[in-house]
Amino acid sequence: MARDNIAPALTLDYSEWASSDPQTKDEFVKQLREACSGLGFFYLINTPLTKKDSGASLRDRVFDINRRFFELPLEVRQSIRIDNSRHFRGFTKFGDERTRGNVDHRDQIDYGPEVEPVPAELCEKHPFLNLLGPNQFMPDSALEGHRAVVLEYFEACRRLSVDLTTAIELALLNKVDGSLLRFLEGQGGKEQEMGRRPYARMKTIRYPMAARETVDGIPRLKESTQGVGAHKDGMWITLLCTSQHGGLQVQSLAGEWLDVPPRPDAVIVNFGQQIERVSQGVINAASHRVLSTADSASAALGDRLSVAYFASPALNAQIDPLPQESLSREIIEAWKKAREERKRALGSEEAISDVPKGDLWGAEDSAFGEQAWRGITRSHPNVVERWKYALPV
Ligand SMILES: O=C(O)CCC(=O)C(=O)O
Ligand SMILES: [Fe+2]
Repeated sequence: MARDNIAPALTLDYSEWASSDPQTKDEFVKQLREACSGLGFFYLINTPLTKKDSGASLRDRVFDINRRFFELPLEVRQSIRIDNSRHFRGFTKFGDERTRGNVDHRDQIDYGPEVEPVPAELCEKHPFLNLLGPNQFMPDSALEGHRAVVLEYFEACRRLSVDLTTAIELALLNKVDGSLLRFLEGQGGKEQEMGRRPYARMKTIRYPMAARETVDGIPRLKESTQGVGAHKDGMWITLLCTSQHGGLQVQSLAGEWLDVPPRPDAVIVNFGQQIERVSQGVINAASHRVLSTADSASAALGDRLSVAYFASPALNAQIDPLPQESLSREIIEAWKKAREERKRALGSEEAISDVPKGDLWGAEDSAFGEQAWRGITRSHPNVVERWKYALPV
């Protein structure tokens, strides 16, 4: 594939942010500011996920779980099917997921924070609080380490996303006062009504090779190359690790699809729609997709695997845009420059995207949970039906 089909992306070094030297830290923040003004994603190296202390990294271990899960027979995997769970956790089989009405050629397990369910009286008032509760894991006898490794990876991602949010605050704002972190931790918003309800989602995903005619006995749509269709992540920031397959693409502001090459040493960080909203659009949520094509390079590698952790605002948070005067001069300048360049190149200030702007932005004065509920009930109608949830209006 031609070199100029590769998406421009910065590589940031997390060890600079973790450094005790203020100048090194500052350098990281400067680069992050630049990344915030780009297409909406960057590579991050030297994180706790990829560190190899003694043998396999946490990323390697979670990929091993992902691979071994999909080696189990379908009926064994179905023992943790997602519609067993009123909290929308568990396995979705091949062909059961859609993006904008079209079938995604992938299957996956969904996870969230491992917590007690919220009392029924509160869930009756705010159905989205049903999103909180326990996960489904395979017993160790069927998939050794499933629970332990996934929970360890989930927690490492949670910490990393909190830490990155502090760095984003420095990159974005005049003054660092925890005003971004409060969205994740649930201070303020609808805290009085429902308490602080921190949240996140994670998926361990498989994209079966496109050369296969059926997966688990379910036919592939021959004419479709949709691994996952064009979308912007609905939450805060996403930490994505992929196997060595191509297929991930991001859309340029001119609407062109560009490749995001896999990197075993890096985590891909995507900005989501809620941080886009909070930053008044200064940060662009990356419009992206995964192609599942039958090229020979991919076929030699077998099924594509990925693990995505979606850091999220708390369910009780209210996603109000920050006042413009709180944004730093540097970030506004960088944003204006990008806008001018776009105007020169495209004759328009608006980015061209296959995903409508504000796809998952909430109404004013609503809790973020309303949006999370809208998104998830749309993706998993089988869970809605099984648990007789009323669909949001
Ligand atoms: O699997 C990937 O590389 C990307 C997955 C993704 O974009 C998503 O699940 O939101
Ligand atoms: Fe995504």
